[in-house]
Amino acid sequence: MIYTRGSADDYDRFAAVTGDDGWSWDSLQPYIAKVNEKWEPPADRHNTTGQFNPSVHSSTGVNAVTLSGYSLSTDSMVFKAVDELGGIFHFNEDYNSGTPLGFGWRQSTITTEGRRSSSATSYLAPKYIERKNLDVLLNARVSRVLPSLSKSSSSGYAFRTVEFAQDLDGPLLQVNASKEVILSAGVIGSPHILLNSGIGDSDELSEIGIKPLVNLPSVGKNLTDQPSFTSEFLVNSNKTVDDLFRNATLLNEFYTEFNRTGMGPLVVTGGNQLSFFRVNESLTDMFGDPSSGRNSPHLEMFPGDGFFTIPPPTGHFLTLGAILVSPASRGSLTINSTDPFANPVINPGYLTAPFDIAALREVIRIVFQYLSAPIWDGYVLSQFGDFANITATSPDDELDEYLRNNAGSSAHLVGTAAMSAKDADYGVVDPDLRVKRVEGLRVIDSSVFPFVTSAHTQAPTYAIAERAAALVKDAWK
Ligand SMILES: Cc1cc2nc3c(=O)[nH]c(=O)nc-3n(C[C@H](O)[C@H](O)[C@H](O)COP(=O)(O)OP(=O)(O)OC[C@H]3O[C@@H](n4cnc5c(N)ncnc54)[C@H](O)[C@@H]3O)c2cc1C
Repeated sequence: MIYTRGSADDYDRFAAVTGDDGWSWDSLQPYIAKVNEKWEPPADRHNTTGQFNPSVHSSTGVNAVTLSGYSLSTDSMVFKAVDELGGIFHFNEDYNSGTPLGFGWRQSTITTEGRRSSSATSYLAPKYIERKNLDVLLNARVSRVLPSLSKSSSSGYAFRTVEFAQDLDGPLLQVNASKEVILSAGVIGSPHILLNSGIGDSDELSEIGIKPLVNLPSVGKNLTDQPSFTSEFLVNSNKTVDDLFRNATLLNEFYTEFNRTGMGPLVVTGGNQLSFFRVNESLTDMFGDPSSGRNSPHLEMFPGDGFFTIPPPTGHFLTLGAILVSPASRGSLTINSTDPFANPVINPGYLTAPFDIAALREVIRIVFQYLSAPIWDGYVLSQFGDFANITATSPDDELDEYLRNNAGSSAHLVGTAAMSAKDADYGVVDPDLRVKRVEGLRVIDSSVFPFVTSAHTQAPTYAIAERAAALVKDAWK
């Protein structure tokens, strides 16, 4: 539910690599805000003046976005530390304004009623799902798109037939599109379907016994995720959210309150702030800069008022989570079976580029720097778990071992059917998100990002999808 758009540079880089200015930050504004976003008051209706910039938000879209609707015990300390430290720690009124660096109040896809707003509740809300021209097949699983001959595509194929099964043991069925097929099966599903269909690296497909129809070696490549880890600290307080997850009676009370009023601690996502940083320039000088520009972060740090996952039986915690939002490493998605329903092989490629481990070492040092603010004296008691033996001056090999053992996915994967310029000899879709070299087939989901945005990926996915919807309408008007 965390709602972050990324930086203006991120979208300007999309425009630069595709040669289509329509993907730039300025051009995407109507889709980022007006069409997608429905800004709502937070569940507790607190005064939000100074906690966001209303001029970069919209109340006319479909997806509810709001600030935290429940105060956490650490809220004032989080910003007091920022004031005390200065430098890279500075307040940012709205990290969704295109310049995310600094500390800001967290925005989330949550309604005033404290309920989650997702594509299931927004784009598939009753008023849309009841449209006469929309049929939704529940639990259907697509195996392939099937070819027909085409005189106008360079591969000689169009793909306007979708093959699917209602359940994995059921018969394969087909449905034909009169105009075009749009794959929106996500960063894993869309390239998987393309590869099953013979669209991918021809040599790799031949090797596993799939007849290659369209040689597009970039399918499944460029998989990008943002590695992350959390550090937990024991604190001198009993006001954190930890007891919620160990005391069933307390949880039931809050759950009853939530159901009755839409308020209470269950309307927040565990922390009320986010912060974004760039690495020291010595790192970008040494390894190159994987970020999209000087106003774009490499690193995110998110405070949480309690243990990040289910807490240990005793103790109260402060969590500082960290994400490498502009990684240099790339992974891949491949297949090793002719069975379209066999699982694909996902190699996330975490920490394979030297920049990434160096940048995560730096965020550990930022964590210690942040906790050196006087406000944390007497509140933060000690480090916890695997992080207990780490210090700000730990040698690189100790930090690396900690990171390699503890970093994991942010679930912000993108890039496996990346867009590129019309004439580029790499990439999977053109700037209109049409699959290259074929007719009748588009991909519209997070797999088309050429780079990961320096952000959590739902808001960028919505923005891309909204512009893509306009492109489709335009093509068939
Ligand atoms: C646990 C988790 C937490 C996250 N939290 C956040 C967050 O707080 N903030 C944020 O910004 N982002 C978050 N994300 C990331 C965000 O959810 C994704 O970036 C976003 O959903 C991508 O949208 P998409 O349309 O590309 O793919 P998806 O949302 O994955 O949609 C793809 C759909 O296609 C379906 N599908 C796949 N294959 C097939 C097939 N063969 N046949 C039929 N259907 C198929 C899938 O079931 C799925 O419904 C989170 C992700 C996860 C997993």
